[in-house]
Amino acid sequence: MKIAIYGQYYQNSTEPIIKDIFVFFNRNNIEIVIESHFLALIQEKKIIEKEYKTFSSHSELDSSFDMLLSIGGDGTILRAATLVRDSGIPILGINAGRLGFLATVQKENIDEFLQVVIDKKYTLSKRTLLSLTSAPENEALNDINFAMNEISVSRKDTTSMITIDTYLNGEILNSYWADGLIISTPTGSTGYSLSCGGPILTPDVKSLVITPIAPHNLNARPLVIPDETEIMLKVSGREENYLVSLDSRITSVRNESVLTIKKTPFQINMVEIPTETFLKTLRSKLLWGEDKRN
Ligand SMILES: NC(=O)c1ccc[n+]([C@@H]2O[C@H](COP(=O)([O-])OP(=O)(O)OC[C@H]3O[C@@H](n4cnc5c(N)ncnc54)[C@H](O)[C@@H]3O)[C@@H](O)[C@H]2O)c1
Ligand SMILES: Nc1ncnc2c1ncn2[C@@H]1O[C@H](COP(=O)(O)OP(=O)(O)OP(=O)(O)O)[C@@H](O)[C@H]1O
Repeated sequence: MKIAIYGQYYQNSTEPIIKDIFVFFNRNNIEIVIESHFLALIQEKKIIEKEYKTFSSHSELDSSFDMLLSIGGDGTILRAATLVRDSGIPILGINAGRLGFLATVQKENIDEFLQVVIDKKYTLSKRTLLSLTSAPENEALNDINFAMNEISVSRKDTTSMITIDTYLNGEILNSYWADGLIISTPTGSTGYSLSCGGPILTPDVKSLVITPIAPHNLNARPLVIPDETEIMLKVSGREENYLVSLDSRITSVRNESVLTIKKTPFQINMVEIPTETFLKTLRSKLLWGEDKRN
């Protein structure tokens, strides 16, 4: 078995996590390949002495890899998705972060979960992604042109709202007058979209959510649409530019550009451990069922 390891940060809490993982994998003769920046961080702290192979870009993650282990929070998993891209390599998140909604393995019982991995007793949860094209073309969108959580447009350098003309498969839906608009995947439905009043979708649902950010048309509500829909946006406002985000990445786009958002032809495989299901995560991390009165 060959496993890629990726992380973005080093903190004191990283040491026991790294040690647990490396001891477990070395004991079980698993080949480890570490992302070069992350390896430099942990070597600097002298946590590991052995020499390890490294990778530094998505092009080095080929079909010989069985899995990518992401050590961090949700932001780290979103970055990990930009490394595996359309390779199909499953991602398993070890939560060294704060909420870690997408990172299923808690740092307290790493051994137990890694045993499930090497025994191949996990399932894959296929995640829908969104891609964006802009006319005229925007160079910043050429390289990593997909999002696992959401694509959003929002106002830039102003408190003034923007107007977002929105078309679904060529038919006008609405002109939102708002701070912005979020097009969310089922995975992203527990992120930014949820904070703006959007519904939660289970990850396997074949839908997308369109959620306005603070709309001044008070009757505009989050809308669930089929994930085959082609969404077209045209933004206008007082400033010349507005912001477009794809998960944690952001770029500036000129007004009147035409943005087209579609489902990507590939999906990201997230590793799901039988005891750590999406429904359990809703209860444990979004505190469903917690009520001080009972
Ligand atoms: N007001 C908001 O809720 C808000 C605003 C901006 C971005 N976000 C989310 O943050 C993501 C980018 O992450 P970042 O690390 O760069 O920003 P960040 O550091 O501001 O973290 C945002 C928070 O959102 C949580 N989060 C991210 N994806 C999630 C998901 N699918 N389900 C549940 N929680 C999730 C993270 O755990 C983190 O606590 C965006 O894709 C967006 O979904 C949320
Ligand atoms: N490898 C790591 N070791 C220790 N702590 C980490 C590591 N990676 C991330 N963290 C901690 O988690 C925080 C958040 O990490 P990250 O950016 O991956 O997630 P996030 O998007 O903020 O989501 P979350 O709220 O789930 O942590 C970091 O600021 C850091 O405190």
